[in-house]
Amino acid sequence: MPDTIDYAGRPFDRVPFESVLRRRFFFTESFESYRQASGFKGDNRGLFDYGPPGCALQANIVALWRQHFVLEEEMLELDCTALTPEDVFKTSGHVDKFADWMCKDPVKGEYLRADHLVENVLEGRLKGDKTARGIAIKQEEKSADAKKAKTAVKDVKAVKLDDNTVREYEEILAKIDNYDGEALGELIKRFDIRNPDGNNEVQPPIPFNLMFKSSIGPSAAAPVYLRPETAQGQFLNFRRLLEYNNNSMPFASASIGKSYRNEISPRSGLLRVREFLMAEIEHFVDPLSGKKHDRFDEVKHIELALLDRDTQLAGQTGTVQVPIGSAVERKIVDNETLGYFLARVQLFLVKIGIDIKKLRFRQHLANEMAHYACDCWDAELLTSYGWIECVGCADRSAYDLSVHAKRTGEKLIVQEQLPSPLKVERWEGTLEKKKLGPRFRKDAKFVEMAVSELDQESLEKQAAILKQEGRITLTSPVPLADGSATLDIDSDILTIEKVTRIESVREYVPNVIEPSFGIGRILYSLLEQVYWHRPQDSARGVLSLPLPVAPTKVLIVPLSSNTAFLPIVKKISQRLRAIGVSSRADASSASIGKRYARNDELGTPLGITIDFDTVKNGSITLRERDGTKQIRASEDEVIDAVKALVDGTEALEEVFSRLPEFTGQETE
Ligand SMILES: Nc1ncnc2c1ncn2[C@@H]1O[C@H](COP(=O)(O)OP(=O)(O)OP(=O)(O)O)[C@@H](O)[C@H]1O
Repeated sequence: MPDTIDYAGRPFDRVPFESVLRRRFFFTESFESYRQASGFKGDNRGLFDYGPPGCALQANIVALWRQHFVLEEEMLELDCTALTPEDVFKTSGHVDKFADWMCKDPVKGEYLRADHLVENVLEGRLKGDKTARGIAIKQEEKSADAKKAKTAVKDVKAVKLDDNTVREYEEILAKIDNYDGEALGELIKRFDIRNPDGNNEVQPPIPFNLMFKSSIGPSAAAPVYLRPETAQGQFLNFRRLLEYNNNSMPFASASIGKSYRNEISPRSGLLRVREFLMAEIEHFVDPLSGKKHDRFDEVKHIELALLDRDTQLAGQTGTVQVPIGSAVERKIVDNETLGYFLARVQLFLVKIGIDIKKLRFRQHLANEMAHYACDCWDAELLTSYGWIECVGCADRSAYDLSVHAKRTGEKLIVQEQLPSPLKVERWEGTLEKKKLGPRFRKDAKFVEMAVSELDQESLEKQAAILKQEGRITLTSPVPLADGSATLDIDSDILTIEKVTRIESVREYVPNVIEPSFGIGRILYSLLEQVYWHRPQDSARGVLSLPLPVAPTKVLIVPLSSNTAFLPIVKKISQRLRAIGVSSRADASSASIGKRYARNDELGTPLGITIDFDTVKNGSITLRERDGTKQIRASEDEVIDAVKALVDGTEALEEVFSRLPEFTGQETE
């Protein structure tokens, strides 16, 4: 795991950072009091409530996301339900395949995610090796948590490994996401990996489906799942979206909403939770267009730090800095549309305050990819927990639209007018409707569906069987009333022939490129990356959140509780409200220094002070959070400057060099 440094370039310390987040109520564990109450049998791990600054920060990130993607790219926004019938997720493959591998510790009854278990134990052994070789343990391991840090260091047995083992462990860790259950089981056996908590042997990995199951209605007969991603609602509305877009391609839909995953062992605070906010884009594109993007030229010069598949398979983790144009040209990134979104994701993350040096794009290994994806790159952010996937950019090909169309019979396709008519030869199956109904009754519609699902290759094959045997057997798309799944169809009902048609319309299933953002992971990683403390006092934390995302933009501080200041505080708040700038007045009895320190921890970028000179001549001071520099000017000038800063029309340095610096004391 790489060392992390804070915003000021010093080693990052998670203890005071977490204490700031708790103290200032950015977020807290849900149902905490119940967890501590005697007799509570629930499990509240991986569930979090956001407090006022956390909510405001999240709302600002989401607002910028909508502006950067939905508005800038004219995406079609949707808000679909989280409750989803089981049938939808059976079709999409989630019921069978949306699973992680887990191992049970039979002695403690504890369940562990198999890849995380292997990762933790091997990383622990490498740390032990470093200790034995006298190499300093990294800062984040020393300071993870006051109590845990001691155990962590104590638990690391100073055992020297031979050089080959070190190399082997490092290679396994570089491609840990590529192992399936069987391979993880072999690693666990081969390296005698046990539950670090109690040192018990664990059982072989088994798959665990991550979806929460429930049922709709009092009869409980209709099973549903809470969605683990917002994507399916977007696919199922494709036909309406295309119509809304005047049948014009390509286009993208977008959705912001909660998703739910029953993580095996939630950990690392907001980074792995069971309920989280997602923002997802589904960009629909013609597969024959080479997945070109007409705005690719605007981004092709942007350099990204890329860690490709081959590098990881070679056991390495170093990135290369490549302009996205050249990465697509060299086929490191498969196509322009995927490349376009990687660059736009980087621009967004930097806009909200992510340090570009702590951002990389990592390509998925073959086994790591979700069942629906054919290529995938993750935007990963460096935190004290290591590199964390915050945005997944997957090429889902035509998978989802095809499977839903097959299951429902709804045509999830694009019809494109051809410039001139084309003569095409095609196999076609025709059913004798008059005989179909009486013979198949309720199952007739399944016969129609089964025949319509046959592609050209299957039609040709079935035509030969029909000719030879006078009957074909197809599998019904859904189980039949008698529990069977086979449909015997005779040649008096079905004919399959090769026909020649003149076509003036081309039909195709679009491919989908999907950037998928976990807002909570981005929010947490951002907070870590902008945290630092004043050099003179490690207890005085600062969150250097950029103005556009800061929960509150301006702090208004009257020098004391003198009633002369009250109307001025009211007037300034009103003026800021009128220009759409969020502010908070702090008229508490704490010293000015304390009140500023409190707001540094909340990430408030600007502070206005009102003192007796304000009463006399109407001047006020404006303080900037990071450098604590102050200027003094008239109320109008300061309000105008705040507006320019919030609108982004003037930079901080410009404002603070243009207006007179204030180095004195506020007048009491
Ligand atoms: N349990 C979770 N808690 C918080 N955010 C999550 C969680 N699972 C996924 N996300 C977010 O949703 C985004 C898209 O989900 P995706 O399915 O690509 O994640 P994933 O590959 O399953 O993540 P991981 O491998 O870390 O479990 C991720 O990039 C991440 O930001």
